[in-house]
Formats: sequence, C-alpha cells, structure tokens
Amino acid sequence: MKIIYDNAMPYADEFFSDLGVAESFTAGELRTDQLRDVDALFVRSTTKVDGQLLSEATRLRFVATATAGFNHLDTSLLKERGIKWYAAGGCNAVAVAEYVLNAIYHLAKQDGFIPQDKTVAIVGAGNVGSAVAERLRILGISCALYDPPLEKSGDPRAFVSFDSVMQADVICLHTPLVDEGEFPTRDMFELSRLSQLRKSQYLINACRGEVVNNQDLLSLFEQGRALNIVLDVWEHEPLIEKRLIPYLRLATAHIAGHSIEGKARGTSMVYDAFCAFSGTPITKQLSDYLPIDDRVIALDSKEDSFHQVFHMLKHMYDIEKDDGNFRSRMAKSEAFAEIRQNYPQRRECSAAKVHFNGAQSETNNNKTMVSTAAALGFLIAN
Ligand SMILES: NC(=O)C1=CN([C@@H]2O[C@H](COP(=O)(O)OP(=O)(O)OC[C@H]3O[C@@H](n4cnc5c(N)ncnc54)[C@H](O)[C@@H]3O)[C@@H](O)[C@H]2O)C=CC1
Ligand SMILES: O=C(O)C(=O)[C@H](O)COP(=O)(O)O
Repeated sequence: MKIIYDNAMPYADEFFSDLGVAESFTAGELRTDQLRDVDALFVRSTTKVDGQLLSEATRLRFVATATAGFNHLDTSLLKERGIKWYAAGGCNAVAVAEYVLNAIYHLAKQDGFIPQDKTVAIVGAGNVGSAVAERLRILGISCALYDPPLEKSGDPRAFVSFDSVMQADVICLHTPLVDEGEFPTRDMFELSRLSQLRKSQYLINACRGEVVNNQDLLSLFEQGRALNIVLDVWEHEPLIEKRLIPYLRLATAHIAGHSIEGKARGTSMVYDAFCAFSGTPITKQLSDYLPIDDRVIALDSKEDSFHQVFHMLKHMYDIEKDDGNFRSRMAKSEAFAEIRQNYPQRRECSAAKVHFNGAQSETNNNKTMVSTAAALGFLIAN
C-alpha cells in the first residue's frame, strides 16, 4: 500500500507511517508522475485533485482531504473512476466558530456595541454554522439560521427566509462553494445584495471567497459605500484582490480554521476514514499527540461580563493581531500563501484554563461567567 500526503497535515507521520509506504509532498509541488504507483492520496485545500493531477494515477483507490470544504476535489471524476473520496467535515468547526466570536467581540469593542443587543443570521447551518449558533446561544446573542437544503431535508430546527437574513445586524456565511443545483452559493452576495447592506450591518465571510463577489464589493467601496465586511476567504486565493484590504474591518489569510486542533483533527479523521476503507484497525487517536497547554487565563471578577468574555476569547485568539500582520505583510508582497504556511500555533478554548481572581462564587454574575466559560469549552481553574 502506498500513501502520499500533504506535509502540512499535523501529526501525519505519527498517523500514517504504519499504514504502508507513506511519503509526503509539498502543496503546489505535487507532480502527476508522483501518483503513478500511489493507492491513497491525502490532501488539504490547496491541492486541486482533478483530471490533470490524476492523469497517471492508475492505481489510486482512495482520496481524502483533511479539510471541511471539498470544492478542490473533482468528485464527479473520482466517482466515475471508482475512486472513493472523503472530506473531514466538522474537523475545524470549533476553530471557525471561535474566529467568528472573536470577530464579533472585536467589532463590538471598536464600535461600542453590546453583542447581546444584536441579531445574527447564520447562512449555512452545518458543522460550522451550528458551532457558531451554539456559542451565540451560550452568550445570549440571538441568532437565526438560513439553510434551504437542510430545511428541505426535514431538519427540525427553525429556519428563516433570506429576507430575514438581510435584516440581521450580523450576517455570517458558512456554506460550501456550490455552483450547480437548486441552491448555488457562488456570488450569493453580488452587487445587488451587497448594495442592500446597511452601514450598521456586518458581513463575515469565513467559508469560501467566491460566495461574495469581490469585484462587486470593491466597486461599492470605491463608490464610497461604508460597509462593515470581514473577509477570511477571498476569490482567487492566493492571488487575491489586494485593493479590498484597506476597506475591510478585518482581513485574514484563510486561517479561520487553522487552530492546531482543527488541522490535526483533519489528519486524524482522514486516518480513521482510510482505516475504515482499507479494513485496518484504528490504533491511534488525536489525544495521544495534541500538546498540553498549561496556560491559565486570569479574569478580573470585577469586570463586566462583556469584558470578561472579550478577554477570554482574545487571550486564545487575537484576531486584531492577525489582521494587522496580514495588512502589513500583504502591503509589501504577495504573502498570502506564506502567511498561511507559517501561521503561528493557535489553540482552541478547550486547551486553556480560566481562573477568576477574587471569590468566584461570591456573586451571581461570577457564577454565570464560570458556567459561560465552561460552556465555551474552557477548563475552570480552582
Ligand atoms: N475559513 C476556513 O478556514 C474554513 C472554511 N470552511 C468552509 O465552510 C464551509 C462549511 O463548512 P461546514 O459547516 O463544515 O460544512 P457543512 O457541509 O457541515 O455545512 C454547510 C451547510 O451549508 C448549507 N448550504 C448549502 N447551500 C446553501 C445555500 N445556498 N444557502 C444556505 N445554506 C446552504 C448546507 O445545507 C450545509 O448545512 C466549508 O464547505 C468550507 O468551504 C470550513 C472550515 C474552515
Ligand atoms: O476546512 C476547510 O474547508 C478550510 O477552508 C481549511 O481551513 C483550509 O485549510 P488549508 O487546507 O488550506 O490549510
């Protein structure tokens, strides 16, 4: 059995080395002839698995991506050629949800609003959208779901219309990139819908760049429209439309899902899927490899709940710093891919402990904050 895998998959050696002959490749450098004698190919999102790449892959039987999105796989071709494929749906849902929460709390601090006074609409209520909704519920922020495919399939949750989405104060996009069928998502936010956004509204795109038409957005900005837009994902990555950057409220390099846990869970899910495919017993699990994080976040129990949550979230992930780094690096060069490749280690909330300075059980507010922190995934230090 020969396996070839993207060397950006954390813990890949640990997971894959016993499965047969396992070799790594660097995304962007994989050649067709390297796939000649390969049985299984494991990629991340920057490797396009299409007819061209697979032109010599006559032995290939299994393709997996350690990412939630799979629009880089030509799934029709894989099906046609009898190659089983797998995507690690949900691997990084928590990371993206924590990114979105950080974005909302950062904007709230900058613009002087309380998140609980706003309504949020989630477009795409799958793994990521549900993880965002769950955290908003924990924080007492009202949120509506828009997902026609799920609604049609009988999902029992309450769904709203697109008109209601357009009324929300914050709109979060969490759909796949879909080109065909009844519910396409490419250009979902094009000129007419972008034009309808009010200047008090916020639009956060952390799904796929093509869901928001970047040239239409740029033309509105250049006409002087004040729009509050957060982009983690862009059309034509890594050669993105840099002229957008100065107009955006927050701009990052498609790293919303890049917590260590999010990326490593992708590797582990691919391992599990390949074991199931090949009838290999599962002997490894992610918890054996994830590093222990012994940091303790000290919170001042005299602070109000907005600032306590703000500090907890920011301690784990500083979106303002990511945004600043992105702007300065992108101003000098085409650094998009490099920022992603050398992204600093980021942990999810579940890796850290929160400690409340002062008697944490003294007031009801502190008691509530302890359960909020725990529900967000933090461990509570005594
Ligand atoms: N920025 C980043 O780092 C990351 C981006 N992503 C992107 O986010 C997407 C969503 O991820 P998951 O939640 O894991 O996928 P998922 O498949 O669990 O959920 C996607 C949801 O979108 C819904 N949907 C499809 N078409 C729609 C439409 N026209 N309108 C409204 N809803 C629609 C689907 O019914 C589904 O419930 C991925 O496909 C990927 O493209 C995912 C992880 C990280
Ligand atoms: O899971 C997805 O879908 C994503 O967008 C990933 O965060 C992409 O990460 P890379 O594979 O591009 O590192």
